[in-house]
Amino acid sequence: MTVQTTAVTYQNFINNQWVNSTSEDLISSLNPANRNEIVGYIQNSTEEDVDRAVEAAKKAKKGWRKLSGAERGNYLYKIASVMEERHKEIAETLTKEMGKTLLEAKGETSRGIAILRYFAGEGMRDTGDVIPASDSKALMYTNRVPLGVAGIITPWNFPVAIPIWKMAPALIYGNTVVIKPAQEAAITAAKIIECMEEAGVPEGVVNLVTGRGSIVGQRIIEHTGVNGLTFTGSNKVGKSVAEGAVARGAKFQLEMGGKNPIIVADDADLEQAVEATISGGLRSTGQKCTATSRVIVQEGIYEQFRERLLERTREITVGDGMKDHVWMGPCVNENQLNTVLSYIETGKEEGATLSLGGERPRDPELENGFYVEPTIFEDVNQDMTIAQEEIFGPVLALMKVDTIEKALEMANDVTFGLSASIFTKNIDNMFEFIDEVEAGLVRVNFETAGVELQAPFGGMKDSSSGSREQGTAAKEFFTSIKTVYVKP
Ligand SMILES: NC(=O)C1=CN([C@@H]2O[C@H](COP(=O)(O)OP(=O)(O)OC[C@H]3O[C@@H](n4cnc5c(N)ncnc54)[C@H](O)[C@@H]3O)[C@@H](O)[C@H]2O)C=CC1
Ligand SMILES: O=C(O)CCC(=O)C(=O)O
Repeated sequence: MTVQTTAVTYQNFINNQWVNSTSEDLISSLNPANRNEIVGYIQNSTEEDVDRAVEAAKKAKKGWRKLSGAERGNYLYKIASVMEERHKEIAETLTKEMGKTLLEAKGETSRGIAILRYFAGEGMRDTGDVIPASDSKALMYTNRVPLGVAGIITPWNFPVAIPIWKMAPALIYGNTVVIKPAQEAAITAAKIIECMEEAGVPEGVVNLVTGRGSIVGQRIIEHTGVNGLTFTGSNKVGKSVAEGAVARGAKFQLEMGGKNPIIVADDADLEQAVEATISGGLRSTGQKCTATSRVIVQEGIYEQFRERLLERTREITVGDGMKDHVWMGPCVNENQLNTVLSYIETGKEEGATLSLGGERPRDPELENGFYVEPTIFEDVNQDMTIAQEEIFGPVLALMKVDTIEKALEMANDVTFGLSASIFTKNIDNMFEFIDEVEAGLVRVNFETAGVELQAPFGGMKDSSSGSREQGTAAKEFFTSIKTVYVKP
């Protein structure tokens, strides 16, 4: 039986108007904790809707760019304040739509607010340098100018943080925005846009178009009115964003997958290493690009580590993220659940030992949700699929090694390079790891997941396009440099 609890319909936001798609067709957004509950409906938008949004963003470009950084910053401060007032509602929508626990959703909503405030402050900071000219009478300087219209395509795993860490810098540096959120997280995105509307952001500056990636996302990639493309999601779609951008000469930035290792050395603090593995690997049901996925453990500590890891993982409560006692929610949708279950089957077929989990929970109360048990494999070797491919689920692969050199070699033996951790007290091991590991985010005695908004974030190898997001790095993507030469 389908329960239509709220069943509110969310529209596109184009030129400061909430409008239906020209398709007059809707997509329902399901609660992954209960497939029979419809959280709401979103627009199944068309290319024409995207074209209208891009037109509105183009029209608004000049007015927005002409405001001072401080004026744009004031809008971001106002959006942050409105979000603060609507914190509970936004966090609850996030949990209902995407499944992560309410505690995590509240933390993510607060993070979104902090990101807005950080970038609001950027409006008052320098936008260039004075460079000595060869002619002593001339003034030479650089000034950072906006790209124009930023096309933003976001995933479902951080429905508040990722749209905001792309939109806030886009806006503060003077760009206007067309955003297409993942359809699994589009209602949460619509609520953020409502906060922008309430804060009085001018007409056409922010435009939201929801719907399918293959239609809405693809049109944003191809549209010549979109000057810069920023994307977070799978490597497959990331590649097509890059190809589309290169084909028409648009600037682009990609953040994609990870296969993040944690190395546990013989001298590691056992409790800390176990807690970091669980938190980094299983929070948000393992659906983070920074999630710990490979656990490379030195043989001297292996038995103790595995025992404690299994013991602590058995304590995890799986269920509806809205409930207080629940530590791990469902996968985001049926597709993602099936992907995770099929990786578990492949792990078994390829000879890894399934030490814990691996199934859907048997609790009848959970039968309508997209749940999977936290899962631990042992005897995993480098050639196995579960040691190489991103699973994006609560699955840990334990690998035993004799030396730290071997551990490092294994850590680097994947196509990804997003985040990596080591747990050790040995300073030589720490610095060797920091020097040698192929990852954009390097952690010592800290979990692989979780990024700080004021620091650059991005990966090496197949994990990103080489560019960085957040912190001062965001300026690199969302602006172009003008070198100005003035002679009286
Ligand atoms: N790096 C990360 O944070 C994320 C990684 N993933 C990885 O991707 C896998 C699949 O998840 P999906 O939701 O299917 O990711 P996806 O890459 O298909 O979706 C990400 C965004 O791209 C859009 N999109 C999809 N097809 C498109 C196209 N042809 N043109 C333009 N935009 C398009 C989607 O609508 C969504 O807004 C996951 O299992 C995981 O491995 C997924 C989400 C986030
Ligand atoms: O670990 C985090 O906080 C951010 C992870 C992330 O960006 C992602 O999963 O897409």
